[in-house]
Amino acid sequence: MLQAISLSKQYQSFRALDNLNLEIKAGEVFCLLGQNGAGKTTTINLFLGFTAATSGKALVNGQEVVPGAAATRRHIAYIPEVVMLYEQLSALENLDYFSRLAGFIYSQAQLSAFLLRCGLHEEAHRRALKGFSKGMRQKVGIAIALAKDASAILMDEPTSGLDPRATDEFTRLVLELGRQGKSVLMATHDIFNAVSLGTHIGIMRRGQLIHTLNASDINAGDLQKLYLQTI
Ligand SMILES: Nc1ncnc2c1ncn2[C@@H]1O[C@H](COP(=O)(O)OP(=O)(O)OP(=O)(O)O)[C@@H](O)[C@H]1O
Repeated sequence: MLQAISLSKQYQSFRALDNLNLEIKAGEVFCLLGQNGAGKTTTINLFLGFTAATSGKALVNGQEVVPGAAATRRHIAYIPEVVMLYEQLSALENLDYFSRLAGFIYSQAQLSAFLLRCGLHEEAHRRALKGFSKGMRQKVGIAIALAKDASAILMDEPTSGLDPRATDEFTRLVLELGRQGKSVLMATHDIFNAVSLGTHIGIMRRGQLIHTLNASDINAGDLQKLYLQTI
């Protein structure tokens, strides 16, 4: 579970995140919308412990995030906009390496099974990552998250630049993560995608979370209207 309690981040005189209160339970996919600079990445960075909160708390499974400390990091996986892994290593080698770092040793068959579950075809498993598309890299990134047994997955603009087919595959994969009981927090500009894969949607403006909605209560057209009125 992910929780933000009065979470704020100040850069000199600029308030990048202002008193964020948020809860993402197991099985929930929370899509955070907002213009450039609204505070989405700052929120993700605070949960990852990449930066320290000015006030308030970010909690992972009830434990406060402390920058640099490993306690909450092991429950979390991060899928950035472009998943950067070891380019010379194959998908299997990358997955094996990162699983070992997280304390898990899997057989080749188990590693392959994670990649297949994430939709990476078998012929790609032994290929070096340097030739992978953005969508293929995301599949490896999500396989790493599954292999690490992360209960929370944070994603920053994961669908930007994906073609419609890769976006569709990605959507199915995220829905599956939700069914498996993961808590997913995703920063996105894609309103249509937020409605199709989110269970909850938040709209941010200038560091504040202005609206929180159940995705089942709104369609893409109405969400777009609300978004444009809000920002
Ligand atoms: N290290 C920093 N020092 C000063 N200001 C920062 C720093 N990091 C972020 N900011 C500012 O905080 C604000 C929020 O940035 P953030 O990256 O969270 O926005 P975002 O919603 O993720 O935007 P985008 O959609 O462009 O990724 C921005 O105005 C940004 O310039």
